[in-house]
Amino acid sequence: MPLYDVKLLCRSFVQTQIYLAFMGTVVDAANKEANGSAAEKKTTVVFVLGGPGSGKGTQCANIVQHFGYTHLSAGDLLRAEIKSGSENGTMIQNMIKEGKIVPSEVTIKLLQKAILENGNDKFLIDGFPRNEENRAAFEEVTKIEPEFVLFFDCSEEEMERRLLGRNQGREDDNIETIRKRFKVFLESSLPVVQYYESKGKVRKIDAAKPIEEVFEAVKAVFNAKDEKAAA
Ligand SMILES: Nc1ncnc2c1ncn2[C@@H]1O[C@H](COP(=O)(O)OP(=O)(O)O)[C@@H](O)[C@H]1O
Ligand SMILES: Nc1ccn([C@H]2C[C@H](O)[C@@H](COP(=O)(O)OP(=O)(O)O)O2)c(=O)n1
Repeated sequence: MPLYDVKLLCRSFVQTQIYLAFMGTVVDAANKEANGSAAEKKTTVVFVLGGPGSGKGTQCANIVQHFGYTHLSAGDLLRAEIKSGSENGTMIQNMIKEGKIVPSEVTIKLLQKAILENGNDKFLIDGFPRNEENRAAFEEVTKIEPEFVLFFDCSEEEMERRLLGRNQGREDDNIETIRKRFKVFLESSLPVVQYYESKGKVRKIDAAKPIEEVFEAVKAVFNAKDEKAAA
C-alpha cells in the first residue's frame, strides 16, 4: 500500500478516536445531569423534522389534539432555559441568534427531564435530532429508537415567507439568521433524515400545501401506525 494511503488511514483512525472520545464526554455529561434514564420508562417517540418554518410546531399541535401525544419542542425547551436565567442561558441565546446547534448534552438533558417528568408514554420530539451528534448522543443516553420520523418537506422560498410572517418576536426570525439556519439544515440536519431513510423510518409529508391538507397526510401516517399496531 502506498505511504499516502497509510497516512490517510492513520488520519481517519485518529479522527474517529477523537470523535468517539468526544461522544463519550457528551453522553457522560447528559447522563450525570439526568435523574434516571428515559429508557427505563416504556416510551414511544416520534421525531418531527423539517426545515425552519416547514410547519413542525403547527402540525404537532394538531397531532396532540387527535392522537394524544405530548409535544416536546427542542427549540421551545431551549428558549425556556434562556428565560429561566440558567447558567447556560447566554450561551444558548448566542447560538440560537447565530442559527447554530446547541451542544447535545444541553438539549438532551432538557428532553430527558421533560420525558421523565411527564405521565404520558408517547412523545413528539420536534426539531430534534438536528445533527449527527444530537442523534447518536440521544440514542446512547436514552436508549430510545424513534418509532418513525415525520419529515416535513418544503421549499426554502416557502419556509422563508412563513418565517418572516411568523410574528412571534423570535430573535432568529430575521433574514440574516434565517439564511444561516437554512445552511445548517442542509448541511447538518438533512443527513440525519437520510440516516433514518436508510432504516426505512421516514414518513415524508409535502409540507408546502395548506395546513389542513398537510394534516390530512399526517393523519394518514398516524392512522396507519395504529392499524398496524392493532393487527
Ligand atoms: N401549511 C402551511 N401553510 C401556510 N403557513 C403555514 C403552514 N404551516 C405553518 N404555517 C405558518 O408558518 C409559520 C411557521 O410554522 P411553524 O409551525 O412555527 O414552523 P416550524 O415549527 O417548522 O418552525 C407559522 O406562522 C405558521 O402559522
Ligand atoms: N435540537 C435542537 C433544536 C433547536 N436548536 C436551536 C437552534 C435552532 O436554530 C433554534 C430554533 O429551533 P426551532 O426548532 O424552535 O425552530 P425552527 O425549526 O428553526 O423554526 O433552536 C438546537 O440548537 N438544537
